[in-house]
Amino acid sequence: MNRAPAVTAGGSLTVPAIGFGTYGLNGLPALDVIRQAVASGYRLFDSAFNYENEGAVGAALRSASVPREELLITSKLPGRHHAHDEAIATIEESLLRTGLEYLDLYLIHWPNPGVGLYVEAWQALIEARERGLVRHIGVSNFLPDHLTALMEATGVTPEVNQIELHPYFQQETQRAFDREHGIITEAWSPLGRATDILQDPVLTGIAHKHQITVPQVVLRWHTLIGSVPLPKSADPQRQVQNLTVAGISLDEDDLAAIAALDRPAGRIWDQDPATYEEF
Ligand SMILES: NC(=O)C1=CN([C@@H]2O[C@H](COP(=O)(O)OP(=O)(O)OC[C@H]3O[C@@H](n4cnc5c(N)ncnc54)[C@H](OP(=O)(O)O)[C@@H]3O)[C@@H](O)[C@H]2O)C=CC1
Ligand SMILES: O=C(O)C(=O)[C@@H](O)[C@H](O)C(=O)CO
Repeated sequence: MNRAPAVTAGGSLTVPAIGFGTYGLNGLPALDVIRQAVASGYRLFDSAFNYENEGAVGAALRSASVPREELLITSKLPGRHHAHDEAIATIEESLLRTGLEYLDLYLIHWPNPGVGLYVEAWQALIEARERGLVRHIGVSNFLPDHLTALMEATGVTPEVNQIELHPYFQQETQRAFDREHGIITEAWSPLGRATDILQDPVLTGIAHKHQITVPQVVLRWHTLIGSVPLPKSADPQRQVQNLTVAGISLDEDDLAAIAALDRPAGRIWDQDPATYEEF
């Protein structure tokens, strides 16, 4: 059963309203967790070359109980392989690791502006899409300047920008830029990776008022602001809980209270893409 039937459109890509994060799910134990996620109703999966779990994600999804065409499988290019030929080899390697015939979505993981090769990496992703290795291409952690540079250099707009986004870091300006350019905004660490956000008294109060959980408040908020959250949970009950938010009615007071939680310095690990480098 697909518990997140709503979609967000951008360009030619349509994705479920909520996807599944796989960071930290590795090796054989990951297989059951990811198969369980499919059974829970997830269809959009997020992995990365650097998570070292493309093998587990691919194996789990190849043996999943739903047809391949219902699944959207994502991976990402690491910063150490932005140079064109290395990027192509890395995308090919991602695909081989998954054992799939194609990936649905491939992203540049971080812009790494100090390295300065993200336009070259983008040209490699465009080629990979033309060759059918990947069906859709996008970026992660890109700021407006980085996106503008890609679009001006190639004329090709990323279909997705996956960014840090949660009630303590709401990214209104970046979301508006993405929206204006038809780019889908996906949210990483949508639950703040279970840090103090889940104990926040404002969110706890809203959860109590609606007789739901704080993660449900937060995930419903994501879908209402047009963000596609990618919560990770290894727990089957939490997987279902996180996906069962479509019928929740947050009112104007709730939304105003959540909007007021935004903090200029709200990034969990202070990873500002203008300066942060991840290889
Ligand atoms: N592009 C990028 O740079 C980045 C991308 N990502 C992607 O985003 C995904 C999600 O982000 P992530 O950092 O994993 O953090 P999340 O915000 O998804 O939080 C995951 C944590 O929340 C817990 N959790 C999940 N659901 C519940 C619930 N209902 N109640 C209580 N606790 C819950 C999980 O524990 P448990 O498993 O025990 O339920 C886990 O500890 C990643 O897995 C990855 O795919 C993440 C970081 C950066
Ligand atoms: O998980 C990812 O995709 C990352 O890019 C990590 O760097 C992430 O930001 C993290 O794990 C921070 O501790």
